[in-house]
Amino acid sequence: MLITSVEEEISIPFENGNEVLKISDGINGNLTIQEIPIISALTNNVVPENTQSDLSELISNLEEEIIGLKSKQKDLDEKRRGLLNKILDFKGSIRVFCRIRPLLWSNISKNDDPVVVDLDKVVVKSAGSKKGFDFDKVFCQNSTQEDVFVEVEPILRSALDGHNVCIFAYGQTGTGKTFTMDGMNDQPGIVPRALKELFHYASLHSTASVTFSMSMLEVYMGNLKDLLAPKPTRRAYEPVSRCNQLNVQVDAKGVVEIEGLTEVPISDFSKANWWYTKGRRARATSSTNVNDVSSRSHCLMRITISHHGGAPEGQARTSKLWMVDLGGSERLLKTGATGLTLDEGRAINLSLSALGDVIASLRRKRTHVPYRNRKLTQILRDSLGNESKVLMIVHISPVEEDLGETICSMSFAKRARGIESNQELPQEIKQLRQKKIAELSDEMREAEEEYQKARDQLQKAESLLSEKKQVNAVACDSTEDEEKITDNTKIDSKEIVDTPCDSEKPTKRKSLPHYMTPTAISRLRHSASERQNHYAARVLRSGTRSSMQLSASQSLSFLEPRLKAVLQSASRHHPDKAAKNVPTETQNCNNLEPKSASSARNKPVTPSLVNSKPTYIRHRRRMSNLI
Ligand SMILES: Nc1ncnc2c1ncn2[C@@H]1O[C@H](COP(=O)(O)OP(=O)(O)OP(=O)(O)O)[C@@H](O)[C@H]1O
Repeated sequence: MLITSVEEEISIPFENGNEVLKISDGINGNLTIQEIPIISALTNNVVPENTQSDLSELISNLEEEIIGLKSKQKDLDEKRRGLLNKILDFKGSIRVFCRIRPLLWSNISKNDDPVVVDLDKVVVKSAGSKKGFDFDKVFCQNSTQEDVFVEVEPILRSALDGHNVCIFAYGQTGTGKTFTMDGMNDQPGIVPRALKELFHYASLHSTASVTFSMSMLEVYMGNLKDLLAPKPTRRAYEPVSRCNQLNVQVDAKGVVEIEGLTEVPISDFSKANWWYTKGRRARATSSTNVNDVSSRSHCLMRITISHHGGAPEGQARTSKLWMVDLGGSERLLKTGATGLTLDEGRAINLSLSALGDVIASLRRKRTHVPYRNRKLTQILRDSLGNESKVLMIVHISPVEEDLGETICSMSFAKRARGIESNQELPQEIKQLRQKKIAELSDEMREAEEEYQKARDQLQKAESLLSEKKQVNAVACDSTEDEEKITDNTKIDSKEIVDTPCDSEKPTKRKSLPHYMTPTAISRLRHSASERQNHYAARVLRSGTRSSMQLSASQSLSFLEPRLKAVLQSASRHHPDKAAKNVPTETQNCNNLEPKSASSARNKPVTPSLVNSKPTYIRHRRRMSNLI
């Protein structure tokens, strides 16, 4: 072993003379990550007991911190839910919005004045008179899909919080119901945005695991069609069946189930979007097969949200989110249709009227709610009353020639809101309510921000914990290995000293010539390299650079005293050489007198044992002794 300077550098020549490890003293802190695995191979077979106990303490502290953060997250989430619920209660669990479609190129030349927006009021001018309709929110012609979604978002959260939710698009044909719900590729509507948001939101709020499944159906002339069902195999002579056998069932708890309806699990947004596109196509296909009926059917999409956390084992709490593109409401009035078209129009109007009756009854808190009147209201029964939230977006056209239908839609909205225009709340109460809502919204935002902070802290603590656990596991393995190696080393060094020189006990070595048997240092190197590989594999498995850095810093933290001690030990055994920095005289082991193992250990080490074999053993033993 060549010691140039205690403070500078140590060179450890290996058996083949090629692998010379230069370790800077560590005082200057100039060890690099690349050096660490080698250093670890030399040094990490023992972690100081105090370091290990520190590590264990740190791990238990982190575990405690994680428990605390999780419970903080839970509390904050509950607080946020409570606040959201209060806000929605203030706003009303049944809300009615109005969206005015912009003028289309086909009616650009027409008069666009009959509909005027005044805050949350739509004023309709007809035959020289004005009539105002109040809404919870009005979206004017230049409102974007984003503007609409911002107002829809809280109700989605409510669905994630466990409430049943219904979002309806209502209005005359061509007023933009499908545009609002589906949108276009560059202007996605509520459904694709909601799907994205659900997955995003569920990923952020990981306190309870949430899974989603999707169903889509169409209500046509009072019959149901499963839009996600596999294509039926049909013989050529069989007529195309528009509707499947779906039965609406209500259990004792009032939960509605549609027997036979396809329900697909959706694990991410792309899968959800795939099924959604498939459902829409099925609807579109049926419209071409059966003579353009899409606008005269109701298209319903149901997302079932299952909350697995918190509930007793095996019982997931479920909530339903319905997004409904209702059939156009004008055909009967406008076209004076006959035959099938008349029947379709009648069916739509009847079910829309039934929906209006149900919503109005709920709004007025009537004891009897007429759910059973139509298939549409039967299906939505458990998602319209009690703790459910309802959002109706009424679509109107800005064109004068559609004024008749516009007034019809407004009347429907007014009925759904359950408040007569002249009985609207006084302005002061409205303002007070707005103020309260704003306060609650601020409080909710704060709770949400705190939740996000706690979530970030939790993520950091969890990743740190996993790193520390890995380091601890490696350290524990290494300590066990070191114990084994220390035992082996004792035997090996005894063999090195005794075996070749002990002419009375050569029996075990007889089968192989001496130069073919593994030397102690090669065995040690093999074992060290195995540990190094094992360690490297662990680090790689952990997949984090920081864990490597952590190991590095750990190695560094106890490397310096070790090396110093080794050097001190070496200078104790080689006082002359250490002082003069002169290599010892080369001696051949065979030339040595047979010695006992203990005397061999005490003897000054010479480079004759392939320059450093005993030194290496001694070096390692000294380091472990130090620790
Ligand atoms: N807010 C809007 N901005 C831009 N274009 C719109 C908007 N609303 C509707 N449109 C356009 O108006 C046309 C009719 O809209 P849409 O098909 O959504 O109406 P609809 O009420 O769903 O009709 P139907 O009842 O027949 O299904 C479409 O070309 C659509 O792109």
